[in-house]
Amino acid sequence: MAEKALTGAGLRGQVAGQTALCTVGKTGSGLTYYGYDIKELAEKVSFEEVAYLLAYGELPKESQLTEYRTRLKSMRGLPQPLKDVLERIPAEAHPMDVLRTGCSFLGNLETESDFSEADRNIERMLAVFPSIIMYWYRYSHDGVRIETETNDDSIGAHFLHMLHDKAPSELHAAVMNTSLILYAEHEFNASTFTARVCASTLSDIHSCVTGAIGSLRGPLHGGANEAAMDLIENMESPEDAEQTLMGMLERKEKIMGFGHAIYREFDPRNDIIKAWSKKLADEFGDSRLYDVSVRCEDVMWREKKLFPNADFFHASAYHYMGIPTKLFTPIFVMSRVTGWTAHVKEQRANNRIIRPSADYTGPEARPVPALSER
Ligand SMILES: CC(=O)SCCNC(=O)CCNC(=O)[C@H](O)C(C)(C)COP(=O)(O)OP(=O)(O)OC[C@H]1O[C@@H](n2cnc3c(N)ncnc32)[C@H](O)[C@@H]1OP(=O)(O)O
Ligand SMILES: O=C([O-])CC(=O)C(=O)O
Repeated sequence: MAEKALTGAGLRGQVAGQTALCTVGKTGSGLTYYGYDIKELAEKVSFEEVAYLLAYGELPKESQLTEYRTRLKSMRGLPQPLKDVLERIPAEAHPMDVLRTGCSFLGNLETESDFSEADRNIERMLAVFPSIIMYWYRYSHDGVRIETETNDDSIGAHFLHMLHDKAPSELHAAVMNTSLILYAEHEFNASTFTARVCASTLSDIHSCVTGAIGSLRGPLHGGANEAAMDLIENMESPEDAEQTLMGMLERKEKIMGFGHAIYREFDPRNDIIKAWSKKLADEFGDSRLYDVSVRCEDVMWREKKLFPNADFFHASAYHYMGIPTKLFTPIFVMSRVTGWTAHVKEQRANNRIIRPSADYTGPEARPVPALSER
C-alpha cells in the first residue's frame, strides 16, 4: 500500500512513541496486529482470539482460548449500584455518554489500585461493556430489566442477543465477529493516543478508557459510522446518492465515513465489511442501502480520490442486522477497548510522561492592568 505524505497540523507524521501492537498503512494489506494481517485474522479467527492476542502478545492455544472465553462469560454481570446508575440515565442520552459514565462508575466499584490488576480489569471491561450499554438501552427504551448473563460464546452474539431478546443467526454472529476484529486496534489514532497520554501520568485503567471513549465519540473518529448512516438512510436510490453527494461536495461539506489520516488509497478493512454488507443486503431482501453506499464510494473516488474508511460500510451492515444507529459507535468501543488497553499496558511498561511543547502565538509579555483600567 502506498504511504501517505504525512505533514502539517494534528501531529501528522510525527512519531510520538513506539508500539509492537500494530502497523497501519505499511506492510501487507496495510493493517497488521502483532504481525498478523487483518485479512487473515478476519477470515480465520474469532474476535476473542484477537482480544487475547492484543492482551497477551500471542494467539491463544485451544485450552487458553477455552479458559479465556469462560472467564469473559463469567464477567458479564452488572453490580447493582451500576444498574442503579444506568437506570437514572435518560433515554435521550447518547449511548456513548452512557458507556463513558458506565466505565467511569465501574472504576469506582472495581478500582485498579495496583497495575498488577490490569489484566483482570481489562477482561472485565471487555466482558461487561455490552451489558452496560444494553442494560441501559433496554431499560430506557423498552422499560425492561434484562438479564445480561447470557450463555452466548462470543461477545458479538451476546450483544445481539441482549438487543433482540434472542440468540442471533449464524450470519449475524459472524458479521459481528468480523466487525469487532476490524475495529480492535489501529496504532496511535486519536482515542488510543488519549488513552496513552492518560496512562503516561500513571493513572488508573478506567480513567484511560473513559478518556478514550470521549475521544472516539466525535464524528471525525468513531462517530463517523453513525454520521454515515444519517447520510445514506435518506438516499432513495443510487441516482439520488450521486446528486446528494455532488451537492455536498459543491458546498465543501465533509462526507462522513470517507478519507483517513494515514491511509492514502484505501482502507484495508473496507473490502471486508463491504462484502458482509452485501451478504446482509441479500439476506434482508432490500439492497437500497448497499446500492447507495456503492454509488457513494464511486462518486467520492471519481470526484475527490477519497475512499470509504472502516466506518462507511459498517453503517449499512449494522442497519441490516436491526441495530439502531445510536448503538453503532458503542460497538466500536466494545472492540477498541482491546487496543486501548493493550496500549495502556505498553505505555506503562516503558513510560515517560507524554508532554509535548507548543509554539506560542499569544501576545507579548505585558503588565496586568488594574480592574478600573481594563
Ligand atoms: C475509524 C475512524 O476513525 S476512521 C475516520 C472516520 N472519520 C470520518 O470518516 C470523518 C470524515 N473524514 C475526515 O474528516 C478526514 O478524512 C479524517 C479526519 C479521517 C482525516 O483527516 P485528515 O488527515 O486531515 O485528512 P486529509 O489530510 O487526507 O485531507 C485532505 C483533504 O481532503 C479533504 N477531505 C478529507 N476527508 C474528507 C471527507 N470525508 N469529505 C470531504 N473532504 C474530505 C480534506 O478537507 C482536505 O482538503 P483540503 O486539503 O482542501 O483541506
Ligand atoms: O487511525 C485512525 O486515525 C482512526 C482509527 O482509529 C481507525 O481508522 O480505526
